[in-house]
Amino acid sequence: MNSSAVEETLSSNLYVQQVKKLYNVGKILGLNEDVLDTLAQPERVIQVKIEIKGKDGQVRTFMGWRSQHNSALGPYKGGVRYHPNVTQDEVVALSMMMTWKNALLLLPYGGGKGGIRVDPSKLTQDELEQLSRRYVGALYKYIGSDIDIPAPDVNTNPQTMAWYVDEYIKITGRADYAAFTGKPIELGGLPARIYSTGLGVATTARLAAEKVLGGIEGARVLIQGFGNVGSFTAKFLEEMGAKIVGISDIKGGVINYNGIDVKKALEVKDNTGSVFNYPDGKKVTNEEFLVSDCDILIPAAIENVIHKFNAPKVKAKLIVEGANGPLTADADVVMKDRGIMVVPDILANAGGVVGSYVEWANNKMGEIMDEEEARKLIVSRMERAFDYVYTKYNKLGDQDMRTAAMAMAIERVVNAMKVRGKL
Ligand SMILES: NC(=O)C1=CN([C@@H]2O[C@H](COP(=O)(O)OP(=O)(O)OC[C@H]3O[C@@H](n4cnc5c(N)ncnc54)[C@H](OP(=O)(O)O)[C@@H]3O)[C@@H](O)[C@H]2O)C=CC1
Ligand SMILES: O=C(O)CCC(=O)C(=O)O
Repeated sequence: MNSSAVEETLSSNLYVQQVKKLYNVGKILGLNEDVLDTLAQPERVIQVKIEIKGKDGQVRTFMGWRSQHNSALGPYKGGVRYHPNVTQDEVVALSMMMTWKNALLLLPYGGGKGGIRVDPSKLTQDELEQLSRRYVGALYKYIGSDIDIPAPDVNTNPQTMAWYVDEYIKITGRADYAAFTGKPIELGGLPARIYSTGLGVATTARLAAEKVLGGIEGARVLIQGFGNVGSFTAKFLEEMGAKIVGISDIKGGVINYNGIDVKKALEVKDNTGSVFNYPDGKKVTNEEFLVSDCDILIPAAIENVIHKFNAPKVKAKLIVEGANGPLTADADVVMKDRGIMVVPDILANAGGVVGSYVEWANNKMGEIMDEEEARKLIVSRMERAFDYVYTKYNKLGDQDMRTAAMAMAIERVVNAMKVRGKL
């Protein structure tokens, strides 16, 4: 491999990116290298082989992982993704980000994340069910409401959680519904969980817009990704008075400066499979989309989409990370130099795990909170976290919002490790 190929591989590795961010913040906090070295490693990674019988009778084999990064503050907590590019490194990086996110939001959790390397669009519903049940079959000893609590992420949803919980109860004989969150309402799911990540992204976008744009009203917003996070973020921002001027999914994007009608976009997505078929607007590739004119850019699809090559061309005045890890460490430096505020993932998209926390706590008590009350609680937790991070950002002086958020989170984890005698 030549040096630019090595650089390319490293810059597309989410784990490398997250470790860089950890060491940057660790230095500012004055943490010793040995402490950073231990924080960079997960406590445990379980790799599983999952075999299912395809509809043609053939055995199909998939690899899956669950990474349990840190449990200083409580049981591991984080989603499970199904994606053809999932790797162990990616899952470990995402579990580390969950450690920071949960600590930042003052939730009683450590960080975990899971994934299966699979293209779910190539499986039948029956094959997906087998895959999900076998994943739990392989991992059940490491899961539980006081051990590790999975939830939905990319390409997983309440139905996936229903298969998980059913299989878990069948195997263990324990009716531990709180072992999974993001479940269907019939199984103790919180009605607000389905939209809680998007609600949180929209809430932090509103608060950041008040600081840097003079308000959210009329702000022109581009949202990359129109799945769970992107679509609900669009809906809530439209309700807040922002103007959604562009949306995209894997096929590409559509931009219309007169405004995209979110309800119509949802219908187009449902009926045709892609927002690229939205009839009114200019069609663009995802690369063009990210550098198109707007006030707020919300990458809400996958990681590493804004890197050192396109970061200088981004026209947004504010970036809100709906996805986990959409900006590389190099892109952070570019945005800081250009004075563009980035609301970091561990803050911006934490509404999801706050919703999960309410569901978990309710399940433990055998009750479920009224939807409106849960919604208010999620918004108020997000507002409080944003205020804390913004205050720390001002206090730190010449640093960005990610550094402020990570510094607060890492300090909490380190302090918990110290009093537990681990450091
Ligand atoms: N779900 C949750 O509660 C939380 C999710 N997140 C993070 O948010 C991000 C999105 O997750 P979620 O919405 O749940 O996932 P979904 O699977 O529901 O949606 C993902 C969206 O991203 C699009 N997409 C995938 N690949 C690309 C690409 N290469 N370019 C452009 N768009 C692409 C998909 O397109 P298509 O529709 O065509 O497939 C889809 O619209 C992830 O980073 C996830 O980790 C963070 C916190 C909580
Ligand atoms: O709801 C959860 O437990 C975690 C959601 C998640 O995976 C994330 O915040 O990235």
